[in-house]
Amino acid sequence: MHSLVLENLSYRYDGEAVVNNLTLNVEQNEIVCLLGASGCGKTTTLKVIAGLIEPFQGSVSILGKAMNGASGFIPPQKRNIGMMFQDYALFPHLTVAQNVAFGLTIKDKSARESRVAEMLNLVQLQGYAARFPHELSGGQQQRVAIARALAYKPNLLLLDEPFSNIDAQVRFQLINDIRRIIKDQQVSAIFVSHSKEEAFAFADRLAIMDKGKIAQVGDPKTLFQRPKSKMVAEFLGQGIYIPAQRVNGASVETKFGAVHSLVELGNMDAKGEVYLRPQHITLENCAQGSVKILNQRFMGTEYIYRVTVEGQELEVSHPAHEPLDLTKPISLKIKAHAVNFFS
Ligand SMILES: Nc1ncnc2c1ncn2[C@@H]1O[C@H](COP(=O)(O)OP(=O)(O)OP(=O)(O)O)[C@@H](O)[C@H]1O
Repeated sequence: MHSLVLENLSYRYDGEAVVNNLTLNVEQNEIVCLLGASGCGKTTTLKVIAGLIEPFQGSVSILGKAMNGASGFIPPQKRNIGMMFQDYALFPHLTVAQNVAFGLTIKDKSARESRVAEMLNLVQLQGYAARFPHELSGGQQQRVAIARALAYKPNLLLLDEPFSNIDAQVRFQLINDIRRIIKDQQVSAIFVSHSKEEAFAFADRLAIMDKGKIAQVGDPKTLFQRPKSKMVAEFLGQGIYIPAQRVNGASVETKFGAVHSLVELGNMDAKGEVYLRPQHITLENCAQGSVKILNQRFMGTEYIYRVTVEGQELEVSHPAHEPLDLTKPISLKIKAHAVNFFS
């Protein structure tokens, strides 16, 4: 049985569709990320799942039980959903232990205390029970928020940009920790983000949203290697389109020579374009080279060179530990990769 099924969901603000015939499944113990640009309808979708707003059309079901429709509308408090938001939403006047205990329906005092202790242990905040939220770091507050969301054993966890207020240095550690906690607890989760790096690190599958619809769903590698549309390819990373001619299922011809694909080309059209990312191109010092370097950016482990060649401007990633000799001619080659070929 699916943990969550959304079928043809639609929601409108002032007559304008912000969620538009959206269909998506989440399996049990799976983390799915709704990923998309600002304003594409991610938070609205989450609110519909939570029952904070009612869809104009379509259905939500959790563990096979309809949340709306003919059998009636199930309010948020009866959906057994845990929620976690970017601003932590901890109660400032309650201690860490009281925050975690909030919403627990266990009547027995010692059973309640032991559930709170178990949750604080899970998020490694054993010694913090008596502190108030303002006495914690942002990452610690998020750990309390996840402990509170999981304390009453929800069927489904909803997370809305939970890491966006966290310092970049600790963000990925926190993402790993919270992913491990969710997996240990065997809870399904829907996570909203506009950051592909966070989505790759946190989710099992990504659902890329565009204008209220799901553009494509899949694991990160499949989306990266086989985007079904230019929108998905572009959302997952910058690049440039180069005219290309399909030679066979494994290669295309471009003005920079043949490009070999490491995956079978899905598109059967003869003529089209390939989407090249900076990582797909290499530069080398070579006597016949005609590449002109326009500028370079040092990124730590790599340089990004902006170059022009054959009347085309593009960006190329180059390892920082193998610097190019910019006083000598430079040539360009396209590496074999999972080619994104579009009509
Ligand atoms: N209460 C509201 N009244 C009217 N319009 C709204 C309301 N809430 C959201 N919208 C509009 O609906 C659209 C989708 O908003 P939503 O918050 O779902 O987007 P989002 O993808 O979560 O964006 P972000 O990443 O910026 O949070 C936006 O154009 C937004 O302006």
